[in-house]
Amino acid sequence: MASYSTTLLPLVLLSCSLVWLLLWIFVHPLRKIPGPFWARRTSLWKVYHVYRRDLAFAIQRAHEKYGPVIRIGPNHVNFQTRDAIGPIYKAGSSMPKTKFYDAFTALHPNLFSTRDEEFHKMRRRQMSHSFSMATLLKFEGRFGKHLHRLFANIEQQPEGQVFDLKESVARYAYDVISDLAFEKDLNTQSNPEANELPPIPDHILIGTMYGMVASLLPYSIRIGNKLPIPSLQKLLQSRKLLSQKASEYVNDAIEDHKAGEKETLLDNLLEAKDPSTGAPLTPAEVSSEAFAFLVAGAHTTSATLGLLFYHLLHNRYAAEKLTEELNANVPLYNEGGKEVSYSGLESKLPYTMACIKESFRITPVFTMPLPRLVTDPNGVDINGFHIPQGTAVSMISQALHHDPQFWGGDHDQYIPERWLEDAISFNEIMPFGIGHRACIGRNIASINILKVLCALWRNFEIIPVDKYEKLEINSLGVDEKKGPLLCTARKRQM
Ligand code: HEM
Repeated sequence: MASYSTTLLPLVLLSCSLVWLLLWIFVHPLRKIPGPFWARRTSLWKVYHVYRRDLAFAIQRAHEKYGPVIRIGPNHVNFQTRDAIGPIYKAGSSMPKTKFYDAFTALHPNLFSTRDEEFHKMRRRQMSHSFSMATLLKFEGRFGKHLHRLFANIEQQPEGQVFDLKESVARYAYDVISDLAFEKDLNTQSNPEANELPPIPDHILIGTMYGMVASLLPYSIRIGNKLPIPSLQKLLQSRKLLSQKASEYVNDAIEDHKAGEKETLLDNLLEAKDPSTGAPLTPAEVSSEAFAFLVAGAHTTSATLGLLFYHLLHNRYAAEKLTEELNANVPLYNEGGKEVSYSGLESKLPYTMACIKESFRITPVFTMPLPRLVTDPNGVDINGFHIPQGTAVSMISQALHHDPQFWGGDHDQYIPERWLEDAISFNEIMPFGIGHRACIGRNIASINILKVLCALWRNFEIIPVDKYEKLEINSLGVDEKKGPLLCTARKRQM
């Protein structure tokens, strides 16, 4: 009897696997969509590439090999061409976010991670006033305070002293975002030894990795917490500390708000009431949003600045034209006072804006696929393929921004001039996402990036230590330049 069952069991298992494989090959509704062998069979292909920190590039390479529509998971299709933007990202609530985003819910659902479209509508309404350009310009002094520290740190260095510009701008970005969100000065610029940067990239890496096998959530998180892998436990611990810190800051911000003492991005949320119950938001709900500001806002801004400076320091022609334009339009700090006001700056600086746009195009930082769920029972047709209900569909900025059909054979070169031609608008790319889930912090990022670029480039001649350094990128959902950006700086006199 025992020997009968031991021979039967493997046979049953083998037959089941065979049937599953045949169904997969001949019946699966996405079977005609090409893609890497392992990606079509398992989501672990994505996990593997997140772990290797090259997911965006793996997907870009897969598009080069298999075409503009590919499978990057058993039930996940990625598109590369602009035609797909409308049906995926402009279809409103009929294309909600997928379970991938559950991995970014730290304490409570927040604007970024929620899959509930009604909740999203309410929360976005509650927050949009704080993120409007008019409100942010009232906080311009806050940006200025941190910019002065950045400026002073570079100015005070002895001439010829090598420093890491990537780290300097990262410290600025973390300090300013935390100040805007909680009016909490992280002080990472003034006291770098004592104040390490918060471990936001770790949080993003873990979220992206767990999110890639979202069907296993929340079990994967529980299992992950128990796995005796020291590097994973270190990552998880730093993530926990980060969310505890966010809660502490929020509690302080709530007290200050009650006392009418501080103005932060959270103010509108602290005043908001639940439309059905009339109750204010709980501290956990506010913390969850504040945590999302830090995660979605600080590393993205710092990584974008690091990459922008890399491009400018390694493209002499663009650097010279930028210098010319800034010299003609922006006063030195010691001439026209310390502040360059943001209002009207963009329109005075077309070449500078083209440099920023080109950096966003060639090295977008928010490169995780932004998956949406097909909910229409009849499915949808995108790029000539029928995609059934229940499928995740996405685009990644890295592939869209390097589509050779649109950008041409020189898509891998940093050429700001392409933005000066009338035919191309910034809407051709999606560094901030598109549609109703697009970035709410875009104005903050725009102010930060232009102000930092103007302040540093106008006032210092920055010289890279390695003029020929080849750019390498850590692609972990939000990308950044690998390694430091070592430079020296000399103050400009005119
Ligand atoms: C260069 C800087 C930034 C980049 C490249 C960026 C990029 C993005 C992208 C691509 C999305 C869409 C995600 C999706 O569709 O799943 C997004 C959403 C979001 N971003 Fe940003 N972001 C930046 C800065 C910021 C800042 C400074 C904040 C806040 C302080 C912020 C807060 C958010 C939030 C809350 C969402 C979710 C919006 C929603 O679903 O309604 N971001 N961001």
